[in-house]
Amino acid sequence: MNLHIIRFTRRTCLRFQLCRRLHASLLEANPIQAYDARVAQGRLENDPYQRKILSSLSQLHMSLGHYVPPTVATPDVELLKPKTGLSGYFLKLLNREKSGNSAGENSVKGIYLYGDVGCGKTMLMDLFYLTVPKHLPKKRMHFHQFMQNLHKRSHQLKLEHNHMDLDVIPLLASEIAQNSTVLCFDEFQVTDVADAMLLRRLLTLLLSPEYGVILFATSNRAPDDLYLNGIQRVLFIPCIQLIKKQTKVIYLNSPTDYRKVARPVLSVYYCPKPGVKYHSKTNLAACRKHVETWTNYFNQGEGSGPLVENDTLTVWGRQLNVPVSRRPLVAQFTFEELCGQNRSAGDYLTLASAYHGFIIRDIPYLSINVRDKVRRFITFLDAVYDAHGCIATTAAAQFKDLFVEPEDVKADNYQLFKKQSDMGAEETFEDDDLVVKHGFDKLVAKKASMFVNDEEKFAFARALSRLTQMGTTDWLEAPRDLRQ
Ligand SMILES: Nc1ncnc2c1ncn2[C@@H]1O[C@H](COP(=O)(O)OP(=O)(O)OP(=O)(O)O)[C@@H](O)[C@H]1O
Repeated sequence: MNLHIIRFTRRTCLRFQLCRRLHASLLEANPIQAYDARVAQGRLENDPYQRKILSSLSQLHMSLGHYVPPTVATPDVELLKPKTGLSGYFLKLLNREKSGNSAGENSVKGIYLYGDVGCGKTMLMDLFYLTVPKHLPKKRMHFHQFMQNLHKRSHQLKLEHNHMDLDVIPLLASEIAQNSTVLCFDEFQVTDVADAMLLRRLLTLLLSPEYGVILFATSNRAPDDLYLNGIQRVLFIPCIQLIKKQTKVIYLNSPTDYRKVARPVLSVYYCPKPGVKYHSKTNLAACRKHVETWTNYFNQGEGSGPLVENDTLTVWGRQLNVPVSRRPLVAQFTFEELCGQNRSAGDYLTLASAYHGFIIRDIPYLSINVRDKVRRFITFLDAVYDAHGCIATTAAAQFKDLFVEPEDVKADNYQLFKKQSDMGAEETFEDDDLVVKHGFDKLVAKKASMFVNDEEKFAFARALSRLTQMGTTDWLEAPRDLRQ
């Protein structure tokens, strides 16, 4: 194993230097040239579907070359205090919305890129982001993270101005526009009504000519499918129309899920061999060895040292306990410690930014009965994936077999009574959206059916696809800043 580690470290170093050089050269290029460079380096395959989209990216790059963003003033706080229910500032804005946005449109339209999982949307957005002309301030964020920051800042602003009813959205919009003319969101999605209403107002301001922000978003959904079946969706429709008006909507219809393309898989996910009981001495010893091996692997390089017990992180003023860790390299949790309690997306985002490697121990069989834990695990995985973090796990079974019917799980949650009885039942999932629209296996669609909500079903299927990618040598070896 030691040799293995040394080989990884050297290769990682070389690749890191190569990436730095590539990064520097891409700053001057347009997205087509940047793509060509990566193909020539052997880092990307030449994908004809992605190529078709590159010309739109390069057109936007060219328009941005001449773009002079407006000077954005900070709104007068007095105007944002509610006198008539809605702030005067926002009333003006609503009138503009009603009158069909007569105040004009932004001369440069952004891009809304949507398509199936793993087909390269994020990669294309990152290429574009690297090539944004230098005179324009830019920001690239995961959408979850953006919404978290928004809620946090909104709370701070109310405290700062000592007015809890202050209409903070114009202030938020001015801060965003002053700091970033080009705003890139990875995985744009809207799942709850509060976010939907906030976004509608915020984007109306940001994408107006007065604020001049250019939006680049990736999503798994077409704009018309955003927040589908959501509460008070009708109020969100103007936001969809606005996105369609202020961005070029592009569908990336590449049939390749690059995460599924065979690559050597490392054994980051451990589970017992068939017939071996999870709590047997042999298996527990093997689990300990696995945890030790991967802890040592992650705990290398700058910052490495002895592990600390019960370190704490602060999330929104609360303390989050990390049972075993070495900052910023590795953190260790049991599944129960990580997902068994009521944790928020903010907790998982904080963890993902504080540590690079995670060891999640003792993942039991999971069923509809512990849907909340599965939800939290998905949120955690999304956060780690987006931060380009790594995970190693010990579990009752391989991820593809871990999600089962509740009646098949024994009381200890680590053994099954029998093999799944309804082997053929996934046939009924032939017409499922996950299969027809997104190309997932019927078995994945069947397992995702533990969720009622479409967005959650999709997030589950995507998490399985991401776990596959996070178990590859490519993922483990890639420098962490590759996606930033
Ligand atoms: N042309 C390509 N050649 C090789 N690898 C690629 C290519 N396009 C994308 N990839 C790789 O495939 C993986 C998935 O791509 P990416 O994350 O961009 O997909 P995505 O469409 O954003 O997926 P999701 O919707 O799940 O977020 C990444 O590791 C990416 O670097």
